[in-house]
Amino acid sequence: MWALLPLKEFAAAKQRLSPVLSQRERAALAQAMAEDVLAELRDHPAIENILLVSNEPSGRQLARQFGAEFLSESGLHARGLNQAVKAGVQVLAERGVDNVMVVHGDLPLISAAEIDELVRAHFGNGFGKKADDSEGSGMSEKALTLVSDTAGEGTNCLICNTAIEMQYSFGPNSLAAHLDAAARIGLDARVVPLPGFGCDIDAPTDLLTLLKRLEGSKAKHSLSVVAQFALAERLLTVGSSTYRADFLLSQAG
Ligand SMILES: Nc1nc2c(ncn2[C@@H]2O[C@H](COP(=O)(O)OP(=O)(O)OP(=O)(O)O)[C@@H](O)[C@H]2O)c(=O)[nH]1
Ligand SMILES: O=C(O)[C@H](O)COP(=O)(O)O
Repeated sequence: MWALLPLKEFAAAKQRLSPVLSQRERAALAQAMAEDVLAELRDHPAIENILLVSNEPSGRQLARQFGAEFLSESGLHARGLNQAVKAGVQVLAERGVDNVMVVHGDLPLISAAEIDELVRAHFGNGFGKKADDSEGSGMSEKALTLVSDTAGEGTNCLICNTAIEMQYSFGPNSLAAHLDAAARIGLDARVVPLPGFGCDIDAPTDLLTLLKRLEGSKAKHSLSVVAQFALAERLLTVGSSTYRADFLLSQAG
């Protein structure tokens, strides 16, 4: 199985963190999180190779650093996340790659154990087996395996056969959209709950969760950016008042 990592240009990434991070900090964090994801994918035996699809100017060099392949999003005539994913998957299909794991770059807490679990869910236990595959040997032609964000709304990771005519709808409420798309074309869809994969860093509250969970994790690139910009010292103060405001609002409602 290949992994496909779509990446927005770092300079434009993580806009929703602008209330708490400067542009330089957002770019550095976006890059560091992507590096942590790339490192986990590179080290996992189930992942044959990684394809990075991006317009990020340093993308080719980043890919090289992690033994990954790079394709320029504009070179593929793609624009935006869904077109980039679609174009990347098509390239893999044309090369005869069977299965692809589309993984987002803002998931610094993914782990080898979670990748194991996800791959097992995709291939294992007869899930997605061919109709004539009574042995359940793990054929995955009709399987769609998804991991949502913790809110159960977005799609942080998706595994499918590259030959499937999947309509990618990454963006708000993409989990429901992907389940609908799967139902329309008769895929056997499964959502796997995984705390690391579920933790995408979008909003300031996600950053607080990350700060609490980073220590002891393997996300050394993210840890280094957190230290470089003293994010824990700065944000945990903002965080406590954010939590207080949320608590008061919930009490008032
Ligand atoms: N190739 C490509 N990847 C994208 C694009 N937009 C988002 N991504 C990637 O898709 C994944 C999920 O993106 P988001 O969580 O929306 O991240 P983001 O766009 O940096 O965040 P915001 O600016 O706050 O919306 C990350 O790996 C992003 O780098 C895009 O236009 N092209
Ligand atoms: O489908 C998704 O979840 C998006 O690609 C990413 O969602 P986000 O913008 O909530 O991270």
